Amino acid sequence: MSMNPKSGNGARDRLRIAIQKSGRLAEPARALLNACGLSWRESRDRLFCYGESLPVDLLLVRDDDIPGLIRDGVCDLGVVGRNVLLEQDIALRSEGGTTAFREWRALGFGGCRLALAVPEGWAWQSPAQLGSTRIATSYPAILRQWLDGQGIAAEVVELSGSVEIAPRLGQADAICDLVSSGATLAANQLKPVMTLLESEAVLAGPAAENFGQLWDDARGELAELLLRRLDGVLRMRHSKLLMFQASREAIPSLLPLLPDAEAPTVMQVDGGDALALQALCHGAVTWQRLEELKRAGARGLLVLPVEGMLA
Ligand SMILES: Nc1ncnc2c1ncn2[C@@H]1O[C@H](COP(=O)(O)OP(=O)(O)OP(=O)(O)O)[C@@H](O)[C@H]1O
Ligand SMILES: O=P(O)(O)OC[C@H]1O[C@H](OP(=O)(O)OP(=O)(O)O)[C@H](O)[C@@H]1O
Ligand SMILES: [Mg+2]
Repeated sequence: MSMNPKSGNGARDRLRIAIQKSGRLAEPARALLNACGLSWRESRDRLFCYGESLPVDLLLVRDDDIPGLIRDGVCDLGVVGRNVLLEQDIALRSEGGTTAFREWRALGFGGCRLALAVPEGWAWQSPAQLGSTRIATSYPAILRQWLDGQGIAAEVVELSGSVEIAPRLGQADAICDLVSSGATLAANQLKPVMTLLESEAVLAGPAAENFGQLWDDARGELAELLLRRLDGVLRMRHSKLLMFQASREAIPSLLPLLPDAEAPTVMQVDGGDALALQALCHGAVTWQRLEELKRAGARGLLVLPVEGMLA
């Protein structure tokens, strides 16, 4: 298939997004696209979902296949871990290919890191200790690039899973794998010593400056629309709308408790001295903060979730 999606699959008037069929990123990816106003008619085989609210369809696949589907123009966009995207990008380029895809947005879920870990008994000092060792990993391209950058000659042992057990089985001396809580490392008497990559789920697409360069059919505008909505959702993800009443005199002590709020709206309450305030807070609205506001004179505090914002 062609490397260029513009010529790869011909013109299409529907945008096609690949997400994980099952696994860690499957539900959050759907929920995020849902929050952008997309909905689908489920097909019986559940591998293809036809977009109903907009001409944006979903393809449900293994996450490892997503970069290749984008490169071949089978899919226009995808939701995949940065770790998978980078691994395949480096592997492609090391085979002489050019960069075929890029990260269009970081999505704020699926956080983890790709870390080097060694047996707990090792007295770790520096990466130079890895010289002449065998390192087991499912990310051989990222690891190889890092080792080369450090000038370390180590053997990379590629495994597709259960990497943490390799040192105990005598297959490797150290490992390089994804870590989130660290529980798997600890259970295998390993300790993390270096982070090679901070990862999270990303919106991946073909490498280009803008969507207009990629598609001259309806997909360009659909992708722009989706990105605008996505930015609104991501921006508002941790935001809350705070509403309360207070007397006019309490305002100077209340405002310093709202440093992360966009200019609060202040309204006169009919027939009294009280004011009603409405503030969009971008930081965490904790119980402690609500209690402080109450002590400073806020009454009838209401915290409301914000689903999106169009600036
Ligand atoms: N603790 C974790 N371990 C592994 N991946 C994690 C973790 N936390 C977040 N992730 C992210 O979730 C992505 C998908 O993880 P998952 O375990 O579902 O993949 P998988 O088993 O390769 O799934 P598939 O069946 O689609 O191939 C990872 O590539 C990574 O970006
Ligand atoms: O730091 P932790 O929270 O323990 O998470 C890290 C572990 O999670 C993943 O494995 P997963 O459970 O997906 O198993 P698999 O990769 O073998 O399918 C990853 O490959 C690590 O082994
Ligand atoms: Mg996978």
